[in-house]
Amino acid sequence: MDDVGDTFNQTFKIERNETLGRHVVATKNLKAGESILLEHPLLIIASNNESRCVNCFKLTENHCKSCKITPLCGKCQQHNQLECEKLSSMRDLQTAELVKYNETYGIIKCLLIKENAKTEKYFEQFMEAESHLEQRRNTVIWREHQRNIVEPIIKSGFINYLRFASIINEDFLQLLCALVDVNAFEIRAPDGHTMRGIYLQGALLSHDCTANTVVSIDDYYCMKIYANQDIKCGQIITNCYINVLWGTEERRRVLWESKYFHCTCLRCSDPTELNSHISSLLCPKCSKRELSGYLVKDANIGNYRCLTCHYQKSADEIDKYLKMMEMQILKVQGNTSQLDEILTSLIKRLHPHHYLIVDVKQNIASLLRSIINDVTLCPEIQVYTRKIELCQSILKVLKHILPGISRLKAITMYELASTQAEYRRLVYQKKMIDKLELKVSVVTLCKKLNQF
Ligand SMILES: C[S@@+](CC[C@H](N)C(=O)[O-])C[C@H]1O[C@@H](n2cnc3c(N)ncnc32)[C@H](O)[C@@H]1O
Repeated sequence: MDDVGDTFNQTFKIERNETLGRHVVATKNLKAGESILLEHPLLIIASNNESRCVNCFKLTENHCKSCKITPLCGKCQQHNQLECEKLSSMRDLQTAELVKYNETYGIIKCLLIKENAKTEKYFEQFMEAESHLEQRRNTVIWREHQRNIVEPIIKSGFINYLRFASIINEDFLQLLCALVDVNAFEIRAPDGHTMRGIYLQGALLSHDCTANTVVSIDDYYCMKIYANQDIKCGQIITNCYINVLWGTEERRRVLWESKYFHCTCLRCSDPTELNSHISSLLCPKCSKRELSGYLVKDANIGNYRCLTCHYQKSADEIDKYLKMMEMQILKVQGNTSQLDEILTSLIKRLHPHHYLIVDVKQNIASLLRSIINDVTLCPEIQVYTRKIELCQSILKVLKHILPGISRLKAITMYELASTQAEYRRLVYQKKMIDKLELKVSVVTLCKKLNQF
């Protein structure tokens, strides 16, 4: 943590405007795949009220034997010595109050970063980030943090031991909670659950639903940001804060509720979502006349409207239907035949690229993967061809919403290519093709992969 920022110098500069606040602009032409930033986290915080060892990040109920506050699993013996000594020196600290509320530890850790003269500068940088404190005042999240973080910290007496105790009050602690909520990146814990990481420079990137970077975080929690397409000098460098496979309604709702802004990017402003039609429905009027029109949400009239015949359908009715189908999908997630039934019914009403259809296809593809990977099952050829078909149709949607290099596209392409290779091996084994045909099909497969 002594050296958190490892910027690839001269790739970007920080600018500020009314809409985005601080944001990042390229200071030179960047090529697709080029690294923009390499950064270590200032802080990693457990999520979902979990308690995680500060060394290995495994779930633990144990705490450091010396300071009694820092979560430390039985196997890990030590943590930051300065912090341990500082906490241990707090004679009348009500440790039970802090240990009872797991979420207090992340904020205690922030305050310890300020307390340490060596790391204080990072805390000051963190304080410059956007918090939306006033928008959060007295909201549900504010009250939750008040109960689970702010009050226990104050009650424990922790603040009295800090050299800057005089500036800390309830609002200051709420500010720290808000800074974490608005700026943290979701990262993966060793058990696959989520945790939150604070990356001071990475957090400067503004959001775009079709971002021009990819963010990857390695096993040591080092963040690497690289260009997913060519970026011109002067262009804003963006990151996508949310799941690209959500429709516009959901993306905008989550961004508003968690990051407090209305996204107006190209994808959000286009009812066809960059021609992906990921939120479009089949028009019941047009399809009867074999015109194949699509219903898209018309922000001005608040209804869904057909792009071909202008037939309108109430947004309420459609939203209720989509919610209901979403619940049904959740209920049958591990069952291929029930998912297939849902898919058949969705196909009759939704655009083939609709996010619910993609979701069901991803679910089925993942179940088929488990069957293919289980050597004891000896799956039929149809299992392979089905999975290939599913991956190909998912890729078609991804090409619209993820134009550059992307992890999701790469994973789907890997799934496709490995299944195609396995499929060819199987048909060769069954003597359905000869050596020459096998060779030709492998060459064709490589060519097709290069087209993506
Ligand atoms: C992770 S921070 C990004 C850095 C921030 N602008 C700053 O000055 O600290 C996220 C916040 O930036 C702003 N922001 C990011 N992307 C935006 C966008 N596309 N439109 C409007 N505001 C955006 C919002 O205030 C959001 O809560």
